[in-house]
Amino acid sequence: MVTLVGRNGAGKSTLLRCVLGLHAGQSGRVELDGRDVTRLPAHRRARLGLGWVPDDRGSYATLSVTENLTLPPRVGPDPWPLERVYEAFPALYGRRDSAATQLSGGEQQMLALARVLRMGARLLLCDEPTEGLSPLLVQQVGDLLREAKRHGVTVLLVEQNLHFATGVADRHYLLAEGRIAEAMDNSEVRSRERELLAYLGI
Ligand SMILES: Nc1ncnc2c1ncn2[C@@H]1O[C@H](COP(=O)(O)OP(=O)(O)OP(=O)(O)O)[C@@H](O)[C@H]1O
Repeated sequence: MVTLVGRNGAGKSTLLRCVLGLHAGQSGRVELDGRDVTRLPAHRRARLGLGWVPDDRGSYATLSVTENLTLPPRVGPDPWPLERVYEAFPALYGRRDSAATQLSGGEQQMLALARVLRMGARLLLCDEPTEGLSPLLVQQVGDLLREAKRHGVTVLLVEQNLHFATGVADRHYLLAEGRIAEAMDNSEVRSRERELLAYLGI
C-alpha cells in the first residue's frame, strides 16, 4: 500500500485519473505489473484489475448490502466471491439485509470497497477515504484497508492524514507541482511529521 501526499492542487487526483486512463493529454507511462497500459482506455485497464473506489461511495441507496454486492459486473481478473467479502468484512455480513442508506459512514465505505473487490480489482485507487470522517470511522477505514491488503490487494491512496497513512501504508510519495518530490518510508514520515504537516498546511 502506497500513499500520495501533497498540498492542495499538487496533482494527486490528476495522477490517479492518469493511472485510471481518465485524463486525456498526459505524458509519461503507466505500467501495471510491468505491462505498459498507457495507450489502453479506462475500461481495458479495469479488466486488468484497476479499481476506483468512489468517494461518493457509489452504492445503490435503496438496495440491500447483498444486492449491492451481487450487482457489480465481474470485469477484473480476480473477482472476490461473496463469501470472501463477508469473511473479510463481517460487519457487512451483519448488515447484509439492510439498505445501503441505513449503513453508518464506515459501513458505506466498506461496501464501496467491497463492491470494487467483487468486480475483480487487484489494485485499488482511493482518493482521501478518511476525509471528513470521525476518528472512529477513520479507524474502521484503516482496518478495512489493512484487511484488503492482507488478502493481497494493492492500494494507491491519496491521503493528507499522515498519522493514518503511516498506520496503513508501506511507503509514501510527496507530490509537488505534478511531480514526485520525495519518497519516504514510515519511519521517515514519523520523524518528519511536524515539518511535513507545516509544508502541507494542515
Ligand atoms: N502533472 C501535471 N501537470 C500539469 N498540471 C497538472 C498536473 N497535475 C495536476 N495538474 C493540474 O493542477 C490542478 C490541481 O490538480 P489536482 O486536483 O489533481 O490536485 P490535488 O493534489 O488532487 O488537489 P486537492 O488536494 O485540492 O484535491 C488541476 O487543474 C490539474 O489539471
